[in-house]
Amino acid sequence: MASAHPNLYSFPDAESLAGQLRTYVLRCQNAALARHDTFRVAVSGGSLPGLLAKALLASDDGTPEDIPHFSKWDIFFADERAVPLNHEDSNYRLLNDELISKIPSELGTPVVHPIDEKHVGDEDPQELADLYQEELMRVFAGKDSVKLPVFDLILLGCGPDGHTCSLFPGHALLREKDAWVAAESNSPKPPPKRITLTLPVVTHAVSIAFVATGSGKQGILKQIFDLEEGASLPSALVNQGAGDKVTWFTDHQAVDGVSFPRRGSL
Ligand SMILES: O=C(O)[C@H](O)[C@@H](O)[C@H](O)[C@H](O)COP(=O)(O)O
Repeated sequence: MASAHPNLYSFPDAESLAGQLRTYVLRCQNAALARHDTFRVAVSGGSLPGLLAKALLASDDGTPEDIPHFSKWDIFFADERAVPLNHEDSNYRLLNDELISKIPSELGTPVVHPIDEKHVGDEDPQELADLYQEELMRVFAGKDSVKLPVFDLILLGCGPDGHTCSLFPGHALLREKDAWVAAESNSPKPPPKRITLTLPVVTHAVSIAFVATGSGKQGILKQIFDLEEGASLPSALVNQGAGDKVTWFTDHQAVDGVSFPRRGSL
């Protein structure tokens, strides 16, 4: 368990949040490129792809640090629904519609790693999860044996029940120790069949960011940051496991009533 605290930021509106999210993601990108000339990132669904697109498709400030080098990006899904890639519930489709398809050609093209569509109709999503884990192993481990992949950045949302990725409160998946990718057959948020990165993979990343906005998140952020009763929620477990590697991007509405100290700029 990490002893340091997560970083909590709150902003007045989506514009200022997107601007700071851009700065943060590009810092993570630049550090990763300096380390290993590639940027391996995992992205969730929900409201995140829209805000990420707002952040990354904005004009740059003219400095070399402020340029997304998408040709060096490997993009994975922190969780994905077991549906075809062109289905309206697909996180791949969402990210593609919001961001990937709109990247200007001069910024390069990322390598995107979707789920294997052939298995989305399976009764049990386990094979889908296993195949996605194999894809991660191919990229992160190659011929070596690696206990856990090290993402440069994992971008997460937080549901009103405290879930993150497709890790839901009280589900046995929260205790998974070995698998990198797991199957969820009974998601309380539709659609029910999904795959998800596991908690050890999320907390092992170099950096982890949550984006949570709107008054609908007030109660749950209070529980996650201030209250003992929120300690077992999946998003709180990420805070506990990864400490100051975690940064929360929220708006003022979402953290209204939260006492945990927060800052207004990176
Ligand atoms: O595919 C999914 O369902 C998501 O990855 C999920 O974990 C999402 O991030 C949260 O539910 C928050 O969603 P919002 O940002 O839309 O509230």
